Amino acid sequence: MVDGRYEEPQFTSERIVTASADDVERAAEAALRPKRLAEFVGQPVVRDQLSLVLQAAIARGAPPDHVLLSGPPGLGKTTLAMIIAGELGTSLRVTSGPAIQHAGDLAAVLSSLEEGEVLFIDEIHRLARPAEELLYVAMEDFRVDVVVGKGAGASAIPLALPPFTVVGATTRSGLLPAPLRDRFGFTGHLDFYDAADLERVIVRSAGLLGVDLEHAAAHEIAGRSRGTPRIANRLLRRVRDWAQVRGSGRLDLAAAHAALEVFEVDPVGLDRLDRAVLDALCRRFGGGPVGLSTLAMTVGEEADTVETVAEPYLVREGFVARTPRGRVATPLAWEHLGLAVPAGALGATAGTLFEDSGDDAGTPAGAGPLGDRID
Ligand SMILES: Nc1ncnc2c1ncn2[C@@H]1O[C@H](COP(=O)(O)OP(=O)(O)OP(=O)(O)O)[C@@H](O)[C@H]1O
Repeated sequence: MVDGRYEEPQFTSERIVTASADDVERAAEAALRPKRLAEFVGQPVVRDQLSLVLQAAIARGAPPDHVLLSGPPGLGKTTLAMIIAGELGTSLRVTSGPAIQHAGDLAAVLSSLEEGEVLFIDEIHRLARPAEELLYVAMEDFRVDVVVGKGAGASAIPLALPPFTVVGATTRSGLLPAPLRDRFGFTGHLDFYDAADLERVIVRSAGLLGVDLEHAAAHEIAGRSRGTPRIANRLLRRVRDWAQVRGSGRLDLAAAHAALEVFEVDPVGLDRLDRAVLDALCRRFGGGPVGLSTLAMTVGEEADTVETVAEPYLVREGFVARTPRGRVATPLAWEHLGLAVPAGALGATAGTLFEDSGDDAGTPAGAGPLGDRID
């Protein structure tokens, strides 16, 4: 924003507040993962239910039912899968939906499982259909049918598998076909963490990293972590960097403020892309409604990035509403940018807010969405 004018934003670096992680970050995360259920912070309902399921299985001396974990990225699904194997005293085999290209790949993994092992399938909603069908049978009957030969002469030889437990993780449980969902005896849904739990995650991680963290700094980082432990741990590492290079080494409130300013994470956890979306919506389009593709083009991003990376948090926190005619800034958005809330902001559409959206600025009401996908 220059002299009240709208300025095209430029995004050059990876987002610090994204909930996903690359391989390098996953390696950094490994040291911070809780190993036992008792160390897993928050999610009391899932933790309690899982504890019951695992204790009962241990007492029976048999593998527990298959477990499905659903919820947004970075909330602890992989961590829980590892904890399940740890609590059962068995090993964990890890694969993912996208890694399994053919049913044969899955058959190879399944037939190499040992009794009682836990097979973790991340992004299970992305399994190819033939692999999914093979998995139904394996989960229910502990059997894979190995196909020998081709065409009319092909035959299936059943291969018995030892009992094992599948732990599936998905960010999109709605995409799982019912027959697959039904094979899981226990489903745990992970919710975003509240600030108090995130603070506990941060204090725990600081202890493991061996850094001197002031309580007020933990509180500050927690408030900017978008309800997500992965983001909390990442922000903690950046504050540690700042304290080490530019501060005294101690992670106090001043270090947290200074570091998070350098990394452009504002007091409610919005980063540059989030603020650019709000800025475009309010200053350029008068608060909307504006279609997703127009909005994305304005901030110089792919529509998919705006929709899947920035928008869920902006909508969840009440900065943006999705209406049949497009995205609309709420009064909170105007206030967050330090702008006066215009009379009638959102008011004209407030009565018609619901989960739908147009994909073009100015799409006439009732003309219908033009290709927007709603999760
Ligand atoms: N409840 C928790 N207590 C402490 N640390 C946690 C908790 N949940 C997650 N973490 C930490 O957050 C990071 C991300 O967790 P994890 O990899 O399990 O998330 P995920 O849900 O599997 O994400 P994705 O869907 O991207 O695979 C890890 O470093 C983990 O240690």
